[in-house]
Amino acid sequence: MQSTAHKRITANSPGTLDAGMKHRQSAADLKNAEGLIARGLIAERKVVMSAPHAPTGSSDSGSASSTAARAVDLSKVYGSGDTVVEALKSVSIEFRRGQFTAIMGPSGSGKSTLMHCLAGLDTASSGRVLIGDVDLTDLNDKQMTKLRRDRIGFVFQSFNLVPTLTARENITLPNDIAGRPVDDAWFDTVIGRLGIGDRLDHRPSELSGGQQQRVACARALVGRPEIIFGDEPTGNLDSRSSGEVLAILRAAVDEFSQTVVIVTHDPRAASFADRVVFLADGQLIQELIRPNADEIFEYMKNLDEPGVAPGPVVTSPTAAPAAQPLSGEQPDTERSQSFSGRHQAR
Ligand SMILES: Nc1ncnc2c1ncn2[C@@H]1O[C@H](COP(=O)(O)OP(=O)(O)OP(=O)(O)O)[C@@H](O)[C@H]1O
Repeated sequence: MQSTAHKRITANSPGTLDAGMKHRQSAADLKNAEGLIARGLIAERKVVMSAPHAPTGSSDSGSASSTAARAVDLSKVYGSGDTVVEALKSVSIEFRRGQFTAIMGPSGSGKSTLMHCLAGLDTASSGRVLIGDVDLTDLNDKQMTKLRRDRIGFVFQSFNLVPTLTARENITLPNDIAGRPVDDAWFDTVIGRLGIGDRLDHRPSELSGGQQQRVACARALVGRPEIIFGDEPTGNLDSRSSGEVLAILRAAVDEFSQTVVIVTHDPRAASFADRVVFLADGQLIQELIRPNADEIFEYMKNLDEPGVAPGPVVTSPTAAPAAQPLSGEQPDTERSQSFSGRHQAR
């Protein structure tokens, strides 16, 4: 594998990007790049930042709690009057550290809204969202930007790569902006697993969609953020590339105790997860523990059956209502349960 020595990109030294870089970056480019990061590297949805709240001064080292992220009574309403949409209805859910969760459900059920609220890319209408012990509703924009930059990785379908930077520079950008050194060994591992070692000096326009997605995935992984959010991270990939991306997300959990949360429509992608949770009509209705792709597919078929009503709305991760089967079937409580807040560890 080729050498992957890095030079840091800093706002103070915009001309000191990787040796061999064809296009020197201006301070303005870097500011723009930082802006992209600050906006959560997201383009497909408008990010609505909250009005600044008074900061609590709360800090979270990220190691104290076994919960990487959680939503408590989270509701999200879009629009008003005749056009009001209740995208999330009092959703409560926890994501344990070192666990891989897939969020599934019909189109419009609120999957992306939930993920974007959890990742601090959208704001709650009511309820709370916490990353570790930090309540996002307590953060002002600057604090939110820092939290996203330092603790969260993003992999989205629309890549959000910086067009003027090479693949290598895109991958190391979050580290470079944060002033964190890149772990070369882990960089090589990620690049090798994703098969993009020979594309590192290319800019995004010179890469295929699949290669761009793998670069976006590498960017989320290389900085080893505590939690990685992926919105259809394999949506644009062929099955081989998709398998590689999922395998490395799995490795991030198994080998580096990172936490991964993805939204997907694909039962095969979801089968890489430890836990699959289902949303319908803005409510959590079911979770399956370590299901295989066939089991997920079967459950999704049930969801399409007429007369299958959503399960109970979770009111609190600690106050669990009784589990209710979705259909006439009695669920295997070891591996399948209506959403009741009783989240199982791996
Ligand atoms: N910015 C917005 N303004 C108004 N309504 C929105 C907005 N974003 C999402 N919605 C609505 O909120 C609901 C949930 O949308 P969301 O994108 O979270 O669903 P989803 O499950 O991710 O759907 P899909 O699988 O199709 O991506 C939908 O009815 C959607 O139309």
